[in-house]
Amino acid sequence: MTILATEALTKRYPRVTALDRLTVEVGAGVTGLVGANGAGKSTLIKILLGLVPASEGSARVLGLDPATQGQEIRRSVGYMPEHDCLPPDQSATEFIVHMARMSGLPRIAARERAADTLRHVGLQEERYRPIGGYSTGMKQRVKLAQALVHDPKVIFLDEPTNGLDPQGRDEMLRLVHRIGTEFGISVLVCSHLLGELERICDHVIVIDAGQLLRSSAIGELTQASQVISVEVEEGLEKLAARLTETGETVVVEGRSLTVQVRADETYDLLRDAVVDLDLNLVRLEQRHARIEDVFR
Ligand SMILES: Nc1ncnc2c1ncn2[C@@H]1O[C@H](COP(=O)(O)OP(=O)(O)OP(=O)(O)O)[C@@H](O)[C@H]1O
Repeated sequence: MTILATEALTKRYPRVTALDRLTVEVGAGVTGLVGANGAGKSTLIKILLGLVPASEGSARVLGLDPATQGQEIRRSVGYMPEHDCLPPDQSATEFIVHMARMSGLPRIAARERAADTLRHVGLQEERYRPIGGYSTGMKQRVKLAQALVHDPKVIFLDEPTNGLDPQGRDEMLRLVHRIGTEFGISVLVCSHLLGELERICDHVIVIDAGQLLRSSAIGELTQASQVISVEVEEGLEKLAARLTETGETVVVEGRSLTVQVRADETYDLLRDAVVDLDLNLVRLEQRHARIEDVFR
């Protein structure tokens, strides 16, 4: 199922082209949108929500056109913006109830829905205190709650782990993953950290300077980044030469040899080479390189 698609989508600001003929398609599940600061992630999200007009090209979100149907899109899509946008003098409960009312829920239903949503994002007693006194992690949870309170089909999360310490980051990533799996809501999550998204996404889209670098299922990225590290008692150079002859990509690193996993047969070729050359194997280890390495 296609959640959203863009076709040659372009956004020009007076001094910079934020999106440059971007064509992508996003399916159901959790999709990561990765790019350095300024790559165009926030601009893409704002165009998809109908908040900012594109200069050229087209887009569809849940079959709707952001250029003319922004309001319908925002009814079905939750949005967690990157920057702080919360009223400091209101409690999380007051704010989320207000947002639920704004989405059209009657008073009692809005209260119930707000309480459920705040519980899901992990805000407990503190939800009755003014937001101004919250930690960054708590504020991020409130922003997430307001994106979820109107029961969207899809949510767009712009850098949800920004400003969080490692533990807060882990908790937020787990929460995003739960939203995508247990709640069945499709997620488009932005980050400038590719390694973060590896843990929670089914699919990753990488953009740079507004252009598409890559769009792949997570399995393809991690397969491409698998290596085997081998140590033998003697004859490392002989082993390297033999594997190179058979078409493998190998690098000698000190006392061990790193072999790129090209396909399943790489394992067989390695085993056969060790046996043929009569080498004593000391260590054979499969390493799973992080997906950042794929783009180095
Ligand atoms: N309203 C605007 N007016 C002019 N230039 C803008 C505007 N909004 C964004 N830009 C520029 O467009 C480019 C892309 O910005 P965008 O915010 O989409 O990037 P990003 O990938 O979300 O990065 P970040 O995570 O830092 O926000 C940047 O060069 C930015 O300076």
